Amino acid sequence: MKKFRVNPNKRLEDQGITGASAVYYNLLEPALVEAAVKRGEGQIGLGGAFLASTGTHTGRSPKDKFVVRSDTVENTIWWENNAPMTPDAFDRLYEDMLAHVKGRELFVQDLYGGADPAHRLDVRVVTELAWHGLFIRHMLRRPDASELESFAPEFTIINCPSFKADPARHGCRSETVIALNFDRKLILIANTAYAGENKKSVFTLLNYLLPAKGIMPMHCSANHALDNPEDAAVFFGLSGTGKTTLSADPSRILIGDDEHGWSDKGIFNFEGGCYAKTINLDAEAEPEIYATTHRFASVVENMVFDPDTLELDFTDDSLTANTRVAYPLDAISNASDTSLGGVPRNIIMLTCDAFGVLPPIARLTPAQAMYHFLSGFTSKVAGTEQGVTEPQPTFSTCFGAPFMPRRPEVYGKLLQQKIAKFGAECWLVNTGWTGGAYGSGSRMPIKATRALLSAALDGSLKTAEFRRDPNFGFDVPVSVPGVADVLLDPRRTWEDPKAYDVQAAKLVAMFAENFAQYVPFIDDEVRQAAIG
Ligand SMILES: Nc1ncnc2c1ncn2[C@@H]1O[C@H](COP(=O)(O)OP(=O)(O)O)[C@@H](O)[C@H]1O
Ligand SMILES: C=C(OP(=O)(O)O)C(=O)O
Ligand SMILES: [Mn+2]
Repeated sequence: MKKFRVNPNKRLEDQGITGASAVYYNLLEPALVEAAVKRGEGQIGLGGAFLASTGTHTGRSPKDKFVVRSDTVENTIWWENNAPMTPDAFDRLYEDMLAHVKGRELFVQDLYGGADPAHRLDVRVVTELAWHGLFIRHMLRRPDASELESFAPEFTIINCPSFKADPARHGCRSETVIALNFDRKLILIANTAYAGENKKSVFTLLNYLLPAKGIMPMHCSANHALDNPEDAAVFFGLSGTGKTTLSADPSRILIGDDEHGWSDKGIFNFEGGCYAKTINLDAEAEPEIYATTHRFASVVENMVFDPDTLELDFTDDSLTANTRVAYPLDAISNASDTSLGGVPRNIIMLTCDAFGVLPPIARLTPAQAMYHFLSGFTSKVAGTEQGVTEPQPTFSTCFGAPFMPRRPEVYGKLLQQKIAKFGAECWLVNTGWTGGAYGSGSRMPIKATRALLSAALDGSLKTAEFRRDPNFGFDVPVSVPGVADVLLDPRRTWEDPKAYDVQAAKLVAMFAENFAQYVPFIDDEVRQAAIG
């Protein structure tokens, strides 16, 4: 007997969305590809991937993201980091978007955010674009047909790229808007077709909801040892620091590449797919990710291709440096089939230091880990945010400030408690510049980063000889097999060591200045670990 692919009591009309010319519920991948092609949203590429381009918005628009300010969230949202919108402005936006979608086709995907059934969020994603439905179906977790019949969405996202917001009427900044309303349990996205907004919206929701349940939400990738899910590692990092690249390690099992939760049972992926950058992707260095760009129904975003041969150009950044491919986790042969792991034995904090000051790896005490987690020093790389065209040093607290609705110390305290309870080893890894700052030095060789991570994760690095870094006070290994000794001492990689000292002193001062905001919220141990 054919099963319904939607809960008959939860059709869009029940949610107040009426007048669409057609509503397609929970189409499978082939039907979504077909619909996207038929609607002229893009075309099929080699191997059956769907090739989409997003026009003016090829990265996230963090400045256009808003949270509706009301009594219920007044004391829980970090307003200095989340732009407020009034409930009335949101309601007008909602009403205008509902009027706009009348007569249009809509695609509905009912999905889970969270691989642990005890902590997952049931989200309904309503999209104007069929390929956005395909994208989010890859990225989140797909209920089976029987689960769909009783699926009750807790939050709904409505994403309508053809709708232009009006700042005067909708209380936003431009025609583009991403508005979160925790009272109405609704997210509205307009005037951007960048697919990443969909997944990062769900992440923002979970970052709000899970701390209330004692779960630490993390902007990190994760993997575990072959044959041992209890030997898990997480890799925190802002966009471009290497979460996706470094978690896809052929000698380990991939749990996920971007968003995870840490409960007392262990870690769980929020998602069911990956969203990898394809710029300069090397088929030999990353064969599995490369293969997904030629896989049926993968979503290839903003890549330039030859119109005659459909050959993808991995080096072409003329649309954006943020070219992407989205695919379900099972496209990767060494991916976990549960998306779960034990409590992390190793916590890696990835930073992309464009100043070329930080060492390629350092061991952190729990207090130092807290200091670096709250600081979140890194560089924004070209492309993932609108307007960023070269590495831009930044302090992005929790290694993901744009996605954190609560105050940083909420996440900091949770992480601190979990590290104290379970005793993870913590490491800071610089995947950014060596031999000088951006412009004179070069990006850290991936091979070296991988060798250092292998040594950290297999436990061999613990017994290495360490030196104390004079600027930051953490311990840095002196020698690691497979890595040139000189690379481990950034000062020696600079042509002019004095220039290194000047740059290091500047960076220390930047850290100290930035950290002042957290001093009232930390304990003595972290205060002692603070530098400067
Ligand atoms: N040492 C390094 N470690 C990790 N990534 C590196 C390194 N050097 C260069 N890269 C490049 O930096 C980018 C990291 O991006 P990605 O793994 O997608 O990061 P994230 O998932 O954190 O956004 C990739 O394009 C990768 O090839
Ligand atoms: C999708 C994103 O994440 P990341 O670059 O970390 O993969 C993003 O920041 O838009
Ligand atoms: Mn990534």
